[in-house]
Amino acid sequence: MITFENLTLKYADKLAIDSLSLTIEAGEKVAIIGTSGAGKSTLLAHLYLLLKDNAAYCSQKQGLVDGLSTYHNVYMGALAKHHWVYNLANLITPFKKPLSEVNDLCRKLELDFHLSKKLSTLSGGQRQRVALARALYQEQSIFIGDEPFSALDPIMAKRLLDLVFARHETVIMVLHDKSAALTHFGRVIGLSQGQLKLDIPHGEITSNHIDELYSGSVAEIVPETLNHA
Ligand SMILES: Nc1ncnc2c1ncn2[C@@H]1O[C@H](COP(=O)(O)OP(=O)(O)OP(=O)(O)O)[C@@H](O)[C@H]1O
Repeated sequence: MITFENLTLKYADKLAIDSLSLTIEAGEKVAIIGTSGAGKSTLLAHLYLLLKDNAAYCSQKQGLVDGLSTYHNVYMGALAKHHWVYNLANLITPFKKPLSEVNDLCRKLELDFHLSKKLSTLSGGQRQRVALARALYQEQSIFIGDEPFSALDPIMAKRLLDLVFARHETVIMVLHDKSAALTHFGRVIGLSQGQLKLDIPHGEITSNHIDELYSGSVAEIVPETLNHA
């Protein structure tokens, strides 16, 4: 689905991704982990740039519009599917079909308030679920998420992770939840200082691998290392 070799990404002089080679196949469920500043968001944004025609992206920045209602923020996920005249009319008076679709989706995400509620009045966890609803409403085959559940309690986060998995063929997600990375994802990628330090399939990764990555003591464990072990 996507492959690159020796990818290097910089912000001015600041190296964020350092000679990274990676292949991700359609259908994979990939968790990306690593300490703060390791380059996870930079990598994810780059992946989205390459996959955007088929991907929904839930970034840390969210890009929600405070002055608009919950309904309109979620509906934004479908803007590209409709003619601008339809979108404009729906902005003024929401149509029945999208209103009912957005309502169903919001209920699934446990957003149990009226859809006319303005974004500016929502809590951090509610905002995060609105951003997630907007991404799900795109109905793409690939979901790219940058800590999309960081403001949610662990039980709700697991429930929503299941929902994301059920609705997307391929999932690439940055997360800090070690247990979710270990139990839910078929592959875990670990970054440190912009470099790929872990690339381990489900069944081979242990909690120790993740602890070592976060403590900075990990030896590089990528497929060639596994093959030669
Ligand atoms: N807009 C920017 N301008 C300059 N440097 C940046 C910018 N964004 C990120 N960086 C730097 O690039 C490196 C990688 O940042 P990135 O946000 O990708 O890390 P991260 O692993 O996602 O971190 P976090 O877990 O804190 O979100 C960091 O050293 C960061 O300081």
